[in-house]
Amino acid sequence: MLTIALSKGKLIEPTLELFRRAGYESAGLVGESRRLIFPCPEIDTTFLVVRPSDVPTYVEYGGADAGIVGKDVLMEQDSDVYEPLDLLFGACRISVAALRAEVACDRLSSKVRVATKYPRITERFFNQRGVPVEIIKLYGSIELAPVVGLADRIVDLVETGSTLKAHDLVEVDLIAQSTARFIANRASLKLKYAPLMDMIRRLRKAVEATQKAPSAPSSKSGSKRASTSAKDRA
Ligand SMILES: Nc1ncnc2c1ncn2[C@@H]1O[C@H](COP(=O)(O)OP(=O)(O)OP(=O)(O)O)[C@@H](O)[C@H]1O
Ligand SMILES: O=P(O)(O)OC[C@H]1O[C@H](OP(=O)(O)OP(=O)(O)O)[C@H](O)[C@@H]1O
Repeated sequence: MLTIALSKGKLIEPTLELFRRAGYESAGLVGESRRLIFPCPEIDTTFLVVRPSDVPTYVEYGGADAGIVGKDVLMEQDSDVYEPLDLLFGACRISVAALRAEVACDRLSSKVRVATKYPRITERFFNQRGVPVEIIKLYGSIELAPVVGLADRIVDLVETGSTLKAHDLVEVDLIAQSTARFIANRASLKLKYAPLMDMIRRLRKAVEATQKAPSAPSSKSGSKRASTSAKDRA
């Protein structure tokens, strides 16, 4: 029996869709109630539904054999997990952004105040550039911080760019692209090698089939590939 930790929120629908396409029909039952644990004996799998930022912890400490989580969360947490498969959905980028007016007049003080949900990624990024940084940890609505004078910059996820635009913010640096990943517990990979490798192989085939399909459905955080426009801008 495999235990798989799924990220609730934006990633849950494309995740369940991928499992269904990979032949795990009973994954369709997940999320239909307030339950957090969904035993599916017919596919020898139990699904857990947890907060995205908790998925690496469940997998690293063996509460789950494997999980689905965004690369952004993995980069932030540096968990000791195996990452065998890029699922290609949930595409977004981690960017530095600032108020358009601030960028235009380039009034940065020596220490940059950055508001973010990703303090480690932010610290690494600015340290690598030798820029002194003061990090203000927030848990959401990050785009508000520069508008009310709480920060000079933000580090946040950008998908369509519409939240930045709505607050007169512009991307000034691209830190990384992110997509959903299949991660596995290192011990489980040895102890449950055959069923885990079978799941990885079936999911990989489903991902490849989606990429080949000419009219693959795409949703806001679904199967859409990362936009390259930010890369070009960065
Ligand atoms: N536009 C987007 N905004 C936020 N996340 C996105 C977006 N597009 C794709 N994602 C991916 O979806 C994941 C989950 O995002 P979601 O907003 O559902 O959870 P969250 O509220 O950030 O999680 P937590 O409760 O752990 O803080 C992100 O970690 C990222 O990998
Ligand atoms: O480029 P866009 O398509 O506008 O998407 C990016 C926005 O989506 C996410 O916020 P979310 O909806 O998860 O809310 P949050 O601020 O509470 O994290 C992210 O933090 C950005 O604010």
